[in-house]
Amino acid sequence: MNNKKVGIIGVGNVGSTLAFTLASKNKCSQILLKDIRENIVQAMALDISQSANAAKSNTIVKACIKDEEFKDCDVVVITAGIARRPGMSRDDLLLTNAKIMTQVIQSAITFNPNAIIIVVSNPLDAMVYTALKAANYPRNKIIGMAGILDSARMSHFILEKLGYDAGQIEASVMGGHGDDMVPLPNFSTVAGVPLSEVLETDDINDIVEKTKNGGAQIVKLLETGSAYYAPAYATSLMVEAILEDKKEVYPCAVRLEGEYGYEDIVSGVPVMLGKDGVEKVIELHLNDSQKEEFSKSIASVKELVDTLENKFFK
Ligand SMILES: NC(=O)C1=CN([C@@H]2O[C@H](COP(=O)(O)OP(=O)(O)OC[C@H]3O[C@@H](n4cnc5c(N)ncnc54)[C@H](O)[C@@H]3O)[C@@H](O)[C@H]2O)C=CC1
Ligand SMILES: O=C([O-])CC(=O)C(=O)O
Repeated sequence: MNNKKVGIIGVGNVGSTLAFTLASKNKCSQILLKDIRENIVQAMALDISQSANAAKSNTIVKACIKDEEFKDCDVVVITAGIARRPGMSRDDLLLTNAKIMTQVIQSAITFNPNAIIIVVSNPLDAMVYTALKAANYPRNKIIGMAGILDSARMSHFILEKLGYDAGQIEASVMGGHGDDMVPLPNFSTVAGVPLSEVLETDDINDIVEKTKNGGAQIVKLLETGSAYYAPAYATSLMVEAILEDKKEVYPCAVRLEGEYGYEDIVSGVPVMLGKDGVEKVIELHLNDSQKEEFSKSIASVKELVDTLENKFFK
């Protein structure tokens, strides 16, 4: 067992499922939980700790009530914030969650100065921007989770169409985690075979649309909130890649610093994750229509960032 500590701020659906996933997998020595709901956070710590014992995992799960108890983590995940309900877009959460993000990031960095921070709260790209600005951190230390989730959704819809090859499908999605995300069929494969070799164009177009709508589909069915199993599992992969210095490549939300021709805007692109967080940003060769879609996605995030700059940071 390693001696690593993971902190989770916001122990609602995604945060608690993430803690459960990491504790079950025995991936760290301690998980610290923090939430404004003090009884809930204590209940979650007990329940998840007891599940870890059932799983014969050595991970200890603790609730933190005071800010200073939540300290010395190697990775801090922020899932604090409100989730959307039917009829809302992720963007409707902007100002409420920006306020929560700036509050929680300050104490997170004060007591966890060496932590790599993973942001999950929505609207994702704008929340990564908010966290980077509030913390005044380099981009490698604050990363957003969405691309792994969106790619997993795309894999799911490919499997639904194909009916075979579970586990051999590699789907690829980039761009912002919003209605303008950019699924990339030509970077997606089934056991190494390009998608276009095994599916008709109409089917591929349908998969692309379903992927973009994947979050909203679950929100509509759930009625009370949004997805959490796949988001939590996707986040656990990022946590593990950082804790274990795996140098794995995943699509994550990062601040672009010239890559793809963009500066000072956050979007989802393939990156290499290791102990220092984002250790490399990978630039794909996009075709003209993908470039155009990516630029549309960037423009949507820019609109949110402009709103933040005018209404929130001023
Ligand atoms: N990036 C992505 O792909 C995904 C993002 N999300 C986003 O993650 C966020 C969390 O989603 P859920 O867990 O489903 O929501 P939830 O409502 O179940 O949990 C949110 C938790 O944050 C806590 N919280 C609120 N303000 C806080 C503060 N100042 N300090 C500490 N805790 C605070 C609440 O008490 C609650 O327990 C939402 O914004 C949601 O939209 C959800 C799924 C996927
Ligand atoms: O749909 C939402 O609001 C939550 C989320 O980001 C997702 O599940 O993709």
